[in-house]
Amino acid sequence: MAPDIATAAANANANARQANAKGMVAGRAFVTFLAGNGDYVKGVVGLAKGLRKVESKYPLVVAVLPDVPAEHRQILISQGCIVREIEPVYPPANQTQFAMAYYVINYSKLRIWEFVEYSKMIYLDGDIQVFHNIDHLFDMPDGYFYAVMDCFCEKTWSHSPQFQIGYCQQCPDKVEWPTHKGPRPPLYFNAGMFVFQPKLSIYHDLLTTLQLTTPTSFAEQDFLNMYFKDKYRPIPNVYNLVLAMLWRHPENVELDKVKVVHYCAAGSKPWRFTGKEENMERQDIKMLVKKWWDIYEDESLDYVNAVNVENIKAAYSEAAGVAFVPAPSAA
Ligand SMILES: O=c1ccn([C@@H]2O[C@H](COP(=O)(O)OP(=O)(O)O)[C@@H](O)[C@H]2O)c(=O)[nH]1
Ligand SMILES: OC[C@H]1O[C@H](O[C@@H]2[C@@H](O)[C@H](O)[C@@H](O)[C@H](O)[C@@H]2O)[C@H](O)[C@@H](O)[C@H]1O
Ligand SMILES: [Mn+2]
Repeated sequence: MAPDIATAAANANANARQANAKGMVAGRAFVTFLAGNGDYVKGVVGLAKGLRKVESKYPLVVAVLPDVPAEHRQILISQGCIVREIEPVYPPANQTQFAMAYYVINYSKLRIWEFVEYSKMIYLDGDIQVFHNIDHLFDMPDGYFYAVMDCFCEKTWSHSPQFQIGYCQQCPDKVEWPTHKGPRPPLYFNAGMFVFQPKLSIYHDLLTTLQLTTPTSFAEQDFLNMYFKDKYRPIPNVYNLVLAMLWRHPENVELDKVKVVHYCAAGSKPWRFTGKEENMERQDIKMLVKKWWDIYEDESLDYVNAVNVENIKAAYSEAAGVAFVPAPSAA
């Protein structure tokens, strides 16, 4: 049974104190986005547990739209998340057909630039899992927007000139960008994961600029690519494996080195995985989905258990006057 809100909030404060004791740098946090009363909350719980498993020093903030029910918010608080309600952000009214109809809600992600109590944040979609610690990304030089390059080969890109030409930035020499089409398009990132610095002046300029910008297929991802075109710095694919890379650009993937997996291919959301869609029968996909479930179902990673273990270790050390050393069998 999840603890009541007061207990969970007290736990969250204990967690923050503990993190500070671990020497975390103030003002850093991971942040994700949750909308609706559906099953994406499972993705966010999995992400919270994954970050705990890799012993990240930083908390996970969840920006929730008003339609996220109290019960889901309590689940997130009981998993040690910091829940922040945000108002939706809508693009200017337009007849654009988004690649996925629900992408229109993704513009609300832009609210995270208002979280200025944090000096630097790493945004992660709720359908992402972190399998190796990536805290070091917080130490990259300020002033840039870091993210992984996307791939244009899935049919979700069929509307684009890149797709029609057969050009992809993941293999720019395979099919050259035709010079008669003008300059090669700037590098384009996947907006499921990025390192950024919240700032009110940028936040207000983002919202103002959005109202003057015609919406396009990939909604806020296209908008963020346009807005941060000069600040964008690509980081290696290991920090956001867009699953389609496994069958579109296997030469660019070393699965055993991947730190972050993005379950964005059609049919790949682990919490609703059926294995029936195209490419979902692949062994590597099934292995990655199982890895997600292993974390999601690991009760030792639940916040209340994890904090209790930490508290027991601290209490033991205090009482025994020595550092806690697990019994050999438990090592
Ligand atoms: O019903 C929804 C749809 C999306 N999202 C959030 O919006 C993000 C972007 O959507 P999605 O990951 O499905 O897009 P994809 O990366 O698959 O294109 C998700 O990861 C969630 O964090 C959500 O909370 N509820
Ligand atoms: O709202 C637009 C979305 O655009 C991106 O998803 C796409 C993109 O990755 C394509 O390249 C893939 O082909 C496609 O499958 C995938 O859904 C982001 O992951 C998501 O967070 C969100 O910004
Ligand atoms: Mn996603």
